[in-house]
Amino acid sequence: MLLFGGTFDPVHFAHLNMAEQCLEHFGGKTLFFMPNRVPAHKQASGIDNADKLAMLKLAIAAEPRFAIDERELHRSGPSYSLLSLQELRSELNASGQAQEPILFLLGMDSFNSFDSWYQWRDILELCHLVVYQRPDEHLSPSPQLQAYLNQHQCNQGSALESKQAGLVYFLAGPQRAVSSTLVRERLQRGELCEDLIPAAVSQYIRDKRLYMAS
Ligand SMILES: Nc1ncnc2c1ncn2[C@@H]1O[C@H](COP(=O)(O)OP(=O)(O)OP(=O)(O)O)[C@@H](O)[C@H]1O
Ligand SMILES: O=C(O)c1ccc[n+]([C@@H]2O[C@H](COP(=O)([O-])O)[C@@H](O)[C@H]2O)c1
Repeated sequence: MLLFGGTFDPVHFAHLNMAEQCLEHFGGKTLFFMPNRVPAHKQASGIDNADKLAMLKLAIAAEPRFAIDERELHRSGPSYSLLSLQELRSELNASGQAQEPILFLLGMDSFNSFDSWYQWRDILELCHLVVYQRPDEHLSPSPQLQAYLNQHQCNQGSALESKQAGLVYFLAGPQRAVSSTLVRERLQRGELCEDLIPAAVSQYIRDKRLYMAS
């Protein structure tokens, strides 16, 4: 299964682009966006999670292969990926899909700090990582993450199908210089963001007056 965890505050074109590239590359049936409720490593902007979810739904509406996994929105406490992956793995086991690999999509900046995630080594017992390039972000792992990479990086996407978890694959594709921070900053200045986010999301933000200076 293809899983894309994020804060999505708000979702933007770079998220949609990397999700699309991941689906195309791995020929998956469905890619699940998994929005977090309490980001483990960054300050939340204060947006209501119901709005975050509504924007995500609007952004993916046109792509039937995109879906949303809402589990982190229903859990209190920090949205540790480990907890979600443990649940997903149990669900796959219970439905007779014990051998199914989980591919967790993340950007290069997230990967560079991956060894600061809660029990990161345990995460890699549960899923593979698919790392997407991000403009101006180069691979810069700590020595311990580099050591993991030396053992577990794979250069063939097809290898990820041969085991359930534990490999790291760098997925190349078109990059987009967009961040949620940039979107929020521009909205605060009262600027339009239709080059950065889908029109329906932009309309929702306008209607609900989100991210605007008070
Ligand atoms: N432009 C991008 N290129 C590649 N990966 C990206 C890009 N934007 C976000 N990602 C990745 O998508 C995942 C979810 O990102 P997130 O929702 O935090 O968006 P963000 O734009 O990084 O947000 P913020 O600016 O608020 O930090 C992360 O793994 C992040 O690395
Ligand atoms: O589990 C952790 O400790 C952890 C630390 C940092 C990030 N994550 C997850 O990584 C994904 C991308 O994070 P972010 O902050 O870039 O949106 C998202 O699903 C986060 O919940 C998870």
